Amino acid sequence: MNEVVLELKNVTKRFGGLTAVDKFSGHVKKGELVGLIGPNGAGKTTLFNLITGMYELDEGEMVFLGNRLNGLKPHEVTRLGIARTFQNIRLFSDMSVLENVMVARHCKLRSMFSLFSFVFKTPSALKFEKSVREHSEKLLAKVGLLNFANEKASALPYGLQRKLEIARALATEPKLLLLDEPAAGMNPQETSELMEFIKAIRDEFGLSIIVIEHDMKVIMGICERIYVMDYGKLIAEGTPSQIQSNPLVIKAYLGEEVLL
Ligand SMILES: Nc1ncnc2c1ncn2[C@@H]1O[C@H](COP(=O)(O)OP(=O)(O)OP(=O)(O)O)[C@@H](O)[C@H]1O
Repeated sequence: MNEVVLELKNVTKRFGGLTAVDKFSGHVKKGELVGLIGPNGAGKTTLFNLITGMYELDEGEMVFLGNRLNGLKPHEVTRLGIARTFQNIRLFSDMSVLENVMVARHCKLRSMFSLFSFVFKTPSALKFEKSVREHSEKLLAKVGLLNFANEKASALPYGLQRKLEIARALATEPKLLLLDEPAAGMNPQETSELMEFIKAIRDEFGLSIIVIEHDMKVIMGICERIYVMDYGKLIAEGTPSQIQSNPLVIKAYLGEEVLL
């Protein structure tokens, strides 16, 4: 549990005059479930966008398993073993549940096969397609979605769509999974199932996870350690009980309808 998987040093991102992430330093260890919280606009999603190569950082350094992430493109970050989900569900809604996972699996493996072999359905391409399908079905079975494999993604209940998004991220075989508000829009039953699900995939897939979430029940219930941001800055770091009693955190949330 002691190996550091992700190390962030003085990570900074500016948008014009606004410093969205201001010298953020922190780390995630192997197998750790870390929370990232803070009021609206604190810079949480921007930090995910920096780690995953969607934004270029202005200052600082990001190292993932010995690899410098600075300047990498999103697909290069994915190949290194970082996957994410988004605040708003981004599934291919007209595709089936299985196809959604297969597409992600292809993204992970596509460099192995030329376009030619796919267009002309060579034996190796067909074999490859079969292995992608089998791997995706196994993954759906592990996350309890195999019964829905042939349903359209958009036909799934909301909670299962969120689960599918996570399954799709898992298809890229990440070592670090970034979840951006996975409980948003869920009812209490779906939320408690999600909490069990996140812990189960961490164990099953040997993942490290960072979760951004406004639902404090989720954060306090599943995270071992929590980082708190406010106006781009890291204002606190600690265990759930340390965070709940931290005066800086309580002050940052004043006026917001959040029960720490
Ligand atoms: N592409 C962008 N261009 C300009 N400003 C941006 C951009 N992305 C984010 N910001 C600004 O950076 C700040 C941090 O935004 P960010 O989305 O990271 O906050 P957040 O903590 O994820 O908020 P929320 O909890 O509401 O999702 C905000 O003031 C936001 O308006």
